[in-house]
Amino acid sequence: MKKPGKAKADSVQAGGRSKGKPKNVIKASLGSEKGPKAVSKGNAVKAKSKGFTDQNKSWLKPKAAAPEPEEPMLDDDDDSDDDVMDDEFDIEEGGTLPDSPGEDEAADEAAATANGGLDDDEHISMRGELWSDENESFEDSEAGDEEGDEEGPEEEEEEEDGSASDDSDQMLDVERKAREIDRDRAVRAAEAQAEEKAMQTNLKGLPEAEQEDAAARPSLLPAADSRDAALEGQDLNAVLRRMKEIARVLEHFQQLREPGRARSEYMEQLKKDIREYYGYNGFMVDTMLGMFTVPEALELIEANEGRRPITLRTNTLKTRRRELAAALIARGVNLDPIGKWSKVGLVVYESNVPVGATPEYMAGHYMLQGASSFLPVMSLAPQEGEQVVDMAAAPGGKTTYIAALMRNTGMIFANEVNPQRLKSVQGNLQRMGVTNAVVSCYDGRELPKALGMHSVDRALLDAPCSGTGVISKDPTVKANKSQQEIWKCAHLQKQLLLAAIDMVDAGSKTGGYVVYSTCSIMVEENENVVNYALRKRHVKVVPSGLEFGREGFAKYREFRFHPSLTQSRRFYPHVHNLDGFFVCKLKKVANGPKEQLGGEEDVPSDMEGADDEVTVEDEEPQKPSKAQAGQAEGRKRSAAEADTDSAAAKPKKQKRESRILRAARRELEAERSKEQSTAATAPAGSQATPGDLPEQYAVQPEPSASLAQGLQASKQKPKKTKAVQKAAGLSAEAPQDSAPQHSGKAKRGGSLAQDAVPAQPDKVAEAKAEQLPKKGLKHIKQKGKKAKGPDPSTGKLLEGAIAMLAARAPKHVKR
Ligand SMILES: C[S@@+](CC[C@H](N)C(=O)[O-])C[C@H]1O[C@@H](n2cnc3c(N)ncnc32)[C@H](O)[C@@H]1O
Repeated sequence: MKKPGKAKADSVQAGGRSKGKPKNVIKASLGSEKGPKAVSKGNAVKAKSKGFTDQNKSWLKPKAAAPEPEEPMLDDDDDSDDDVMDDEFDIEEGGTLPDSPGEDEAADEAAATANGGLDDDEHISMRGELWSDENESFEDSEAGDEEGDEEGPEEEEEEEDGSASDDSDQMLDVERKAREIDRDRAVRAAEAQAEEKAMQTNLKGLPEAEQEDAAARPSLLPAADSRDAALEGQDLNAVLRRMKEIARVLEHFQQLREPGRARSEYMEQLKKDIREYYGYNGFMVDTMLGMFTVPEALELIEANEGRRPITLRTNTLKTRRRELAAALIARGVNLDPIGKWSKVGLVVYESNVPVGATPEYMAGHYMLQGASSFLPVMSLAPQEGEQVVDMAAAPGGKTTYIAALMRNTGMIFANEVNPQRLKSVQGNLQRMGVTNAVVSCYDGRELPKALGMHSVDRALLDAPCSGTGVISKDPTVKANKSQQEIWKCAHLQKQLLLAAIDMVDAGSKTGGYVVYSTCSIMVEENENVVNYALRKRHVKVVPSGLEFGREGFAKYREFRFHPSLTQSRRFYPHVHNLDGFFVCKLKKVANGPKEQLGGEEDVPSDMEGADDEVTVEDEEPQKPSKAQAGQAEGRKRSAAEADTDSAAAKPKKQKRESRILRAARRELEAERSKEQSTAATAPAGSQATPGDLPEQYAVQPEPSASLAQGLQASKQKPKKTKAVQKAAGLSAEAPQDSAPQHSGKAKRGGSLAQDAVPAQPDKVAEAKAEQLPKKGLKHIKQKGKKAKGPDPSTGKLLEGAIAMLAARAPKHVKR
């Protein structure tokens, strides 16, 4: 069954030539009122009649003398293009940007709405204000110092003028959108109320016979015995209408329900309709209806059908936003600043040229990147001279942003488990002129072994996830995600997050931060994962520094998370016109696992339960802890929920079974850890056998020491850069002014250097103290060979990398 009116061309295309008239109208803009479909076409529409450059010149007039623009590279033969494209956009060869069938009046209306009711002149002057952010020197605009970076890392000045004012001209696009949505909701609620009232009055006023007629109107719900056939042969427009009607009935159930019909019947029909009409599976439908009210869930579902705006990030290592915008406008790209919250973002409405293949793109002046991808890096707020690890880096969109904020100083460890995807990281680093990054190909869970515990100032974990926030890019997610898969993701995410935290030094003078982000909307993968880390490590949630976004959940269904999780931020397509995203910033307050230092109990259990044995088999939430159960008992489930959640009884059996299994496992593991602790009391040197320790936390040299040693070594032997590069698996051919090259020969698990660094006996006890509970890590395997004991590349990798970077830019290395 095909959905009517949904077959609009959505793909963003690049690499090809636009044919004839510009048909590349991007119909969405950040801050538009009605989401992706009713978007800021105003600019596009006007652009058609007046030409882009004319339209933009009033607000693009430079306010300060610009430096000489860099000579754009015109290397059209760059065959790395395919690889280096930030795959957040599905750029297709030989095509154009999304089509906009029919520049109709609705577009004008949408544009007016998107402009917040301003006419075009007003809108332009408002945009002028956006540009004025960049009036200061470009050097000053990035990577501001991060004193108290919890307050808002990148755009401190903007906060001042952007936040306080109610004046709509001053409002952030997203703020305006949020308010407009609220207003819209209020109006709709009032209308619904009025309608209901009218209906009731009418019914009351009707003669009895007519009242019966009204009651006999066609039911929204099929007869009980024909439910399965409810959609067969139906007009899908009718299905859409029914969904809306059912949503209305559910909102005003007492007044609008048909006599004798239960809420569960309506819910059941609605779920069925959503599945059929939009193509979601039952799990996804249940999740969305569990997270949002029915009308909001429908808004999200509808927003998932549209595309997010095409956005790009200026590479401030090579150019300024104003100059980039001018260059692109001259090529026929119609664009705007993304909003006050970013000084580097541009939103592209329309383009005569493939934006993924312009000379500016090839020259690395910008990254095609979803706006939501800016957020974790802004929250991370890396500082110049720091050591930063990007644990899951491909294709490098965030790594290159980190490098720009650090102005190519300090050092970034860009890690990616997938060697194929690593190529895109290399390509992007090179294209964007990043010279402070080292790439590696480890399973992130093994990374502490290679880099060392407490070895970096900040870590970004942009975790692999279910992708449930980016359904508009990958609609297969609607149908192919299961609860089991979500738990598998959560399991890996927990392990990766612990590893990220372990690499960060709580004593860092400038940092000590970890940012965890996903493009998933699932609580299991977000708050639940962070809550787990709060129980296991000495970290606390701190303000993200982002100016907008919804609060993370501290309560979700019957589950309770640490209250500080409200400081995490959620972004949604239907609210912010961004991909669904989660960002949480953590500050590490002490090194070492929590259970060894106490204090774990102050954090409520996460969804996987009170115990922390994250094993891949744990694919369902456990019963809440006693405290949670008590709270949950106190709250009566509404009749509606009880009514609609008829499936809830089924998992109970599984839960019970799972607890039995879990109990057995715990017993076994208690024995193991007893053995382990007996072993730990034996002389340190004799206990450094990898088999006794959790794999990735096996004995290793004291990490910060190895960093320091590496640095010292680097200072002593700066001339050995090429040799060290080679030893570190980095291409000796890499031009000194471009990103370090991965040789391509490097394999996961320590192939970046050959020489092993033996464990230092006097550090064994320390390493032991750092070890994770073995039970929580027993499933960690590297693809291919299972890691055993200390990584032979430990130390050498660092030493080599540091030597190389120090030789390139010794003045920037701070330690
Ligand atoms: C969300 S993407 C990262 C996007 C990237 N941060 C960017 O902005 O361009 C997640 C990445 O994690 C990688 N990944 C999956 N499992 C991993 C693991 N165990 N360790 C490290 N990386 C992993 C995936 O291959 C994928 O490239």
